[in-house]
Amino acid sequence: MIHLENVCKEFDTGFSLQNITLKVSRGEKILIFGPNGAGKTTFLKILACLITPSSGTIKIMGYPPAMRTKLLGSIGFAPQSGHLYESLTIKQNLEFYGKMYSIDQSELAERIHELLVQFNLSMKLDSKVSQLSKGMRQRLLIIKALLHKPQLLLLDEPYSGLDLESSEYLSHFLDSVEDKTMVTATHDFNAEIEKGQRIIIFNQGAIVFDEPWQDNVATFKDFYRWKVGQ
Ligand SMILES: Nc1ncnc2c1ncn2[C@@H]1O[C@H](COP(=O)(O)OP(=O)(O)OP(=O)(O)O)[C@@H](O)[C@H]1O
Repeated sequence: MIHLENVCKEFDTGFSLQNITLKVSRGEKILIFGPNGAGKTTFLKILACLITPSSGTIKIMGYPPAMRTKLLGSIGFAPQSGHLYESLTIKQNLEFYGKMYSIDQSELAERIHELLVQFNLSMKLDSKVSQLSKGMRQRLLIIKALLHKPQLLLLDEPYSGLDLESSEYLSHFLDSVEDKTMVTATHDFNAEIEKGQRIIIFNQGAIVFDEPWQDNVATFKDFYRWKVGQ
């Protein structure tokens, strides 16, 4: 599904993502951890074909990112913020993105309804994005990422800003998703790790750990601290 070899990304600020090499199989669910500024978002944006690496080789579903038009219908990216039209309503935003993904009109209406009910946002259908709370925006970004039923779901701190109920709902929802490959960047140590779960830790632009977590889940936080020197 994903194959990266020696991928680097240098910014003029001095940060660089260094020699990222990994493979992700279809259906894998991966959690990405790392301190602020470690490169998690940059990594996700590279997978979402939103950033071009400075060097290295990438294949996503068999295609290089240069063929992003072939890939975009299969990738859903929920960023930390942005990517929404503030002066448009939820309905208008989702209709816009639905058209962009060429979803049939009647299917789109049904899909929007279904996702808004699932994520408890139906009552805000006609509210402008600018009037939504942070948690509601977060849920809308996830709905937007799911709208076109992508095979690859990329989530950048999806739990940030969610209240307990929304957070528990999202966690159950993501656990129940079986047909997608998921890569989730998070700072939430408690809620999500399961034994056997593949975890990648970034530190200063490099991958410092990439393995299934086989130990006791409670020990992960200490292991993480040791790995990133915090
Ligand atoms: N467009 C850009 N131009 C220049 N530097 C950038 C750009 N985007 C990110 N950076 C820098 O790259 C580094 C990694 O940022 P990134 O957002 O990937 O980190 P992160 O691990 O997602 O952090 P956080 O946990 O705070 O979200 C940071 O030093 C950031 O300032």
